[in-house]
Amino acid sequence: MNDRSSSPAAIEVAGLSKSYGPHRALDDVSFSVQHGSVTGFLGPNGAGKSTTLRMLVGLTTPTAGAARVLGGLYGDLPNPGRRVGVLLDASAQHAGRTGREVLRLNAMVMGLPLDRVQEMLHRVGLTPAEADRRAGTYSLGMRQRLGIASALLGDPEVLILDEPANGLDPAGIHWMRGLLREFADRGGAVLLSSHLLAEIEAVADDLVFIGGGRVIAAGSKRSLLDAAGGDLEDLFLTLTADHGREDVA
Ligand SMILES: Nc1ncnc2c1ncn2[C@@H]1O[C@H](COP(=O)(O)OP(=O)(O)OP(=O)(O)O)[C@@H](O)[C@H]1O
Repeated sequence: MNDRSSSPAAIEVAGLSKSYGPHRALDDVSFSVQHGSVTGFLGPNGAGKSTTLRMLVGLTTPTAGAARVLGGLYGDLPNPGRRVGVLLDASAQHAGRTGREVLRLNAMVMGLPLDRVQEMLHRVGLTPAEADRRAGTYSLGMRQRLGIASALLGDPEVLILDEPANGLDPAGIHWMRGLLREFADRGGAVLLSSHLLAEIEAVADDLVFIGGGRVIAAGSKRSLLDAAGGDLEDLFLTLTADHGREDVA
């Protein structure tokens, strides 16, 4: 296991708040993600996970606080894709381009050799025939695989992933678990939002729970689970009982 306590955090979220008119979507959220670890980011629908991740990559402006990656703002990184791999919305790829074209364009923007594209297609399990189909015809799982290929393309040190396993088949989920574990074991930092508790339990080192826009628990998975009798679903339901959506019984 890496010594994760002595080095500066890969991701530092400090006092992050966001208001949409009178609605406070995030309220003073702080947590960090260390190199060499996978942090599971958990919370009910509308808790503020995607808003936090979007702020980390400069797509949403905080009302207060800061979200830093590798010591600074994502937007200030000279070639961000070479440092930070991002998958926020697998359906955001240009629907009219083939998967291969999407990756080739990204590789050109990042100044990467084009043979990296084939390497990534192979890594995420998109066949040559699939790679030459338009992304608009992809299944959700194929779009996620393309998004993961895109995130990994620049050989980054940090991965920020919003629901990456959504739509993957069981073999795909198993594959992604191995990929994330290997990435972290090589020193990378992963911030992973997911509703798939079994997946988070299998792969995460640390957990951050968010509810109603606030951090309601954070720490090592082991310590949080030990304190809660060992069951992540019980822990999730207990922690978020007061933070569910009002229209859900
Ligand atoms: N552009 C926006 N304008 C107004 N409200 C917004 C906007 N974006 C997000 N919100 C609100 O902020 C809150 C947090 O939303 P967010 O998408 O971050 O939740 P989430 O935890 O990612 O939820 P889910 O698990 O459903 O994906 C919600 O109440 C949402 O309606």
